[in-house]
Amino acid sequence: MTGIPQPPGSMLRPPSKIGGLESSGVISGKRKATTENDSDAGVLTAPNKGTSVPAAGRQIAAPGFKPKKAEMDTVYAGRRSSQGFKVTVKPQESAASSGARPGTTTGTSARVGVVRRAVPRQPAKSMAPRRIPANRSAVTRGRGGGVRKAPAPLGRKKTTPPPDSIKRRRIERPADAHAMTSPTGDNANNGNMGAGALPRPVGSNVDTKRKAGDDSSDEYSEDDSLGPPPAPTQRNGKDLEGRMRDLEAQVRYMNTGKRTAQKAKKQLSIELEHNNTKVTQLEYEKKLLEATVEDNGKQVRLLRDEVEDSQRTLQSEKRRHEDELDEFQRSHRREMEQVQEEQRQLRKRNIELEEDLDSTRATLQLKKDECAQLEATVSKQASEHIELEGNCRSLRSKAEQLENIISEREIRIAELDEDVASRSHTIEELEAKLRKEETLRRGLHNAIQELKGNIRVFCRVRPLGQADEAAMLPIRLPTCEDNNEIELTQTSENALGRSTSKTFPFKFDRVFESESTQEAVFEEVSQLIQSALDGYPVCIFAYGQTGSGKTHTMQGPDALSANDMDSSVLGVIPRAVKQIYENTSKLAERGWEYSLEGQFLEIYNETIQDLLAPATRNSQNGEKQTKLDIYQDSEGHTRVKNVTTVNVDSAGRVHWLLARAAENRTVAATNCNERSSRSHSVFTLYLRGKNSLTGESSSGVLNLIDLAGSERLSSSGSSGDRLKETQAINKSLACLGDVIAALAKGNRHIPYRNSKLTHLLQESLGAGNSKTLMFVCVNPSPSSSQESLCSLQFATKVNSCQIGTARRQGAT
Ligand SMILES: Nc1ncnc2c1ncn2[C@@H]1O[C@H](COP(=O)(O)OP(=O)(O)OP(=O)(O)O)[C@@H](O)[C@H]1O
Repeated sequence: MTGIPQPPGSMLRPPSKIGGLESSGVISGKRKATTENDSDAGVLTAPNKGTSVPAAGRQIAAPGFKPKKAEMDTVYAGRRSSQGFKVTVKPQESAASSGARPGTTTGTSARVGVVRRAVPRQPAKSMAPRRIPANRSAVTRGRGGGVRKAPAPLGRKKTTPPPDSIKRRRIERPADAHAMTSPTGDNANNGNMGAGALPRPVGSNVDTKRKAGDDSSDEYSEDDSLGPPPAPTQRNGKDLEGRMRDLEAQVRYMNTGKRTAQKAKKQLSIELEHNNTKVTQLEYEKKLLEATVEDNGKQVRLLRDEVEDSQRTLQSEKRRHEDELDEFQRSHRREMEQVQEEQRQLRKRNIELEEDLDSTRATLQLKKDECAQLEATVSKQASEHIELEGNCRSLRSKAEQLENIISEREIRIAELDEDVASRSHTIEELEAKLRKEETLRRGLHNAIQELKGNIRVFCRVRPLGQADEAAMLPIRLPTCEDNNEIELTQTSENALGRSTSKTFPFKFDRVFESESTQEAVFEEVSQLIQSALDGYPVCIFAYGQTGSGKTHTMQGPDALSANDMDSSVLGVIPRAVKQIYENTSKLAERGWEYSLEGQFLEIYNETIQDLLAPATRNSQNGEKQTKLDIYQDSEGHTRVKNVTTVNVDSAGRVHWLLARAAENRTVAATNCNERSSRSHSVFTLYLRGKNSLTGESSSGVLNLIDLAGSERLSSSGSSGDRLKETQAINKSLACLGDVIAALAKGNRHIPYRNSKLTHLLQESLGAGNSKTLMFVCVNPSPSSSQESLCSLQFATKVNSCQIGTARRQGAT
């Protein structure tokens, strides 16, 4: 069997290796035939008797050569790892016995195995055939890729001798013992032949001698071998015999050469025919290999596609697993947080439980102590119980005695109940009588007030200021029992330069000296407050020049705080409200219920201002002021439109009311200097009472008025707005005097509407049952003597009036 010619540039291994028989490997007697991996797997070694291979240089296994099964497996297991597929060379008979697919065997040579479809085992690193070292030890790879020792080279006994037709010939070999020359001159063993091996001419290297071990089938004998030509002998020309022998020897030599040449020609013909057959076989194998390569290429592409699909699948799986991993990590984190939170809660709960346990232990210990004490107490009480039983018996006897006493007392109680009932009846009769007497008291009180005069005048002298000179006081209060006289002395110079003095005596209902307290003043006033509570219209006003003490008398100090409501400096207004509250509480026991409504007005330049309205409402600049007009309501009472009325349901409410009024007056004062002394302030309290027991009702009005300063126009020296203010003040005060004078004269027409002040006080000034009290306030300072004189003269006029049914005693 010869090697398969390798096409130029082919990646296949040398044909000798593909064919499964390595020609070179079996030539050398020293070299052992090997099966190594895929490359040498198919190499079988012919029986080697230590001689050279025939001149063809091809290892041809004898027909019927049957290697051992292990050896065949080794051979068949050979694969072309370098090309990524396995090539198995299998003898025909073995392929048949192993169930090889039909058509996979060549059928032309028993020595040429079937080139099976290679199954790629691993990616080919290189398509170049791997050169196997010639002296590489014979190893083969198992199915699992493991390396195992190749079976020993086939022994001589197990090989079949080469065909008889093939004569082994001694070949003159070049220096490279492995170099082989094909009969056609091709290098049949490129892989093993040295670089210096040269093809030889056919027959040139044929050894004419028979080899010593050749069998007897060799056709020519040792004699046929072409020895060296007979050496020419020096003969003389006469030695014909000698020369003849030489010629015969040359002829024999030539004949021998001729036979040898013929023999070699015959041998070469046989080998040519054999080689042609081999070429055909190899072409077929080549086609098979190409088909296999194509199949393998398809397989490779399919596998590559599969690998790509697998990679894509793996990528998606990887992403999915990464997502799942992320989700798992997130859920794991959440679970960890929950677990940590639960751990915290559990720790907290554990601490609480431990604290509870400690407290429970402490409680238990306390209970144990209590138990011990209770046990001691029980034993003690058991002894006491015995003692008590004895006491009980004695007490029972006492109880019997007491029951007798109780029965006696019950009789007494029944008698007392009868007495209480009779006394209750008496109380009811007394209360009814008291109510009648209350009504009577009201009538009598009113009668007394009328007897005192419906218009009364009190004079109050304020203390001197620090700058005033006490020695030259023009005011004097003569000592008298009724404290109702006052004298004012005026000193003047006549034309001769002599100073003359004139004293003006005045007499009023009461004169209060400068040391008089607010309480003493109010004591005289309180009877009129009671009249208002009884349902009479009452008007109390303070008259006098600026700084004479009007505001001090009516309200008290300028700035009143809540703490001042119980102070001794409070004026008439807060004291009056306080008294009204106290009395309404007492009257409630007699069936009287009262409602109190208050309003606080200011009359400035004949314009009414609401001092209880929000501060902005009375603003002089900006907002339009709400017009406050005086009108008569359906019951004939004088009322003011759009005025703010406050339900004075507590004494504290009065403080709020006065504070609000002071605030509004302060706001107004910033817009007009000395505003407080240039306007009249009127505090009005409506008192409505109803007695559910007697069916009586009352409706009183209390007007408390702080009039503007009464300076004369000539003495004030006013001009401009101040002149206008003074004129308005004087007009209203003159109107007040006119109204009082008209009332005193009993005129049918009373000029109430000549000024806002008299119009507002119409109900309280001069009505049949009205009560009027005038405070004339006097400044004792010498510089104010003239104004004091005017004030006292005006007060005297008022005091001289007789209004209503009562006639003031002593009135002139
Ligand atoms: N009886 C009094 N006892 C103590 N101080 C008084 C008395 N009367 C007035 N005064 C003081 O005199 C000053 C002026 O008093 P008040 O403001 O009451 O005068 P008025 O007549 O109201 O003045 P105006 O007309 O300017 O309002 C105040 O500081 C007040 O405290």
